[in-house]
Amino acid sequence: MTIEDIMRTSPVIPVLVIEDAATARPLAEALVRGGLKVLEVTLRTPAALDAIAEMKKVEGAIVGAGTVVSTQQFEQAIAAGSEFIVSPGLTEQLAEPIVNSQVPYLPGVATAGDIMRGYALGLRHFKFFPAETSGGLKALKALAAPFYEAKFCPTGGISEVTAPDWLAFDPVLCVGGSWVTGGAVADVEARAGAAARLGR
Ligand SMILES: O=C(O)C(=O)C[C@H](O)[C@H](O)COP(=O)(O)O
Repeated sequence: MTIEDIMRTSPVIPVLVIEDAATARPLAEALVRGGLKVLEVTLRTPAALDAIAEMKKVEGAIVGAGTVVSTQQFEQAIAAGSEFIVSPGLTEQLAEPIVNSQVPYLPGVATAGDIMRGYALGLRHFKFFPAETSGGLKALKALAAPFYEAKFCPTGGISEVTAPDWLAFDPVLCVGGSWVTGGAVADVEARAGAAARLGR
């Protein structure tokens, strides 16, 4: 799968912070049942790598690592079975080995300079982060005009209320957010279902 295939799989990528790896598999099952197959597990907790390995056991799940900020984390994420890599920003130091590995990669950008550094590495798919505080949809529209080949997954401050506006902008293939798993665990499948229908 390419990063574009992954971004086109569902309109919302749930951004997950897993404190206990034992909760990972049932959570992934609920998200996939609801219709969200692409799952981003942030490497912000000690349980994250084990959570990725657990979620990979769920049929249909496409599991990636988020908050990857070092080559060491990239290597650990791949060893745990990550199928794609997301980072909050873009540096040559981290992006080069990931691009060379051909693992689907979604680096964060917030400025024209960020996107230009990504272009120089052959990248055309970016996370727009942090989306709302970087100027929101208005800022992304202005940025996307010169970079007409670029595709985006805005993340940061997006909710089920604002997601449809982002998804209506053509270069936006999907959005990321933590709202799907923000409430009660029992509600995750229904929230995922509602998220999966956004932009359709
Ligand atoms: O760690 C990363 O690399 C991130 O993706 C940052 C945050 O997890 C997202 O910004 C989620 O943002 P909210 O939906 O606003 O909670």
